[in-house]
Amino acid sequence: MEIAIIAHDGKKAEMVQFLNEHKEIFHQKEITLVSTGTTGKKVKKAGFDVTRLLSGPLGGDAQIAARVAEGKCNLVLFFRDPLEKHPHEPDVLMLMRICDVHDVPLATNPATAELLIKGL
Ligand SMILES: O=C(CO)COP(=O)(O)O
Repeated sequence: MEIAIIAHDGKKAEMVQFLNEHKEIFHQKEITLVSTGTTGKKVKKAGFDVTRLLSGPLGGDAQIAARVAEGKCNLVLFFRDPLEKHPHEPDVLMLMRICDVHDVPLATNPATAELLIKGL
């Protein structure tokens, strides 16, 4: 099962904390992590095995959306920062739309992510 990990800058620390709090799940062999570039750098540094794609503003969200559309990515954890503006907002909206089109679970905050991973 492939899980996408994405966090806006203001939420990256929370994402790393979330992964650390659920290490036993994210280190499982059957789970592969894929991530946008900068988030992935932090996730890797925290000791997780992750495939890094492009940074979000350079097309990373779009790459993850493509993986969702192709049936490669099964779950998206995307900690968005609702208090910041993002130049690539269209890509963010597109990723969320593609998750809805393909009925792929998407968590946009830690509380929802917690519920989703408990359901794995
Ligand atoms: O911008 C992002 C999501 O929209 C995240 O991208 P980075 O992980 O490269 O910062």
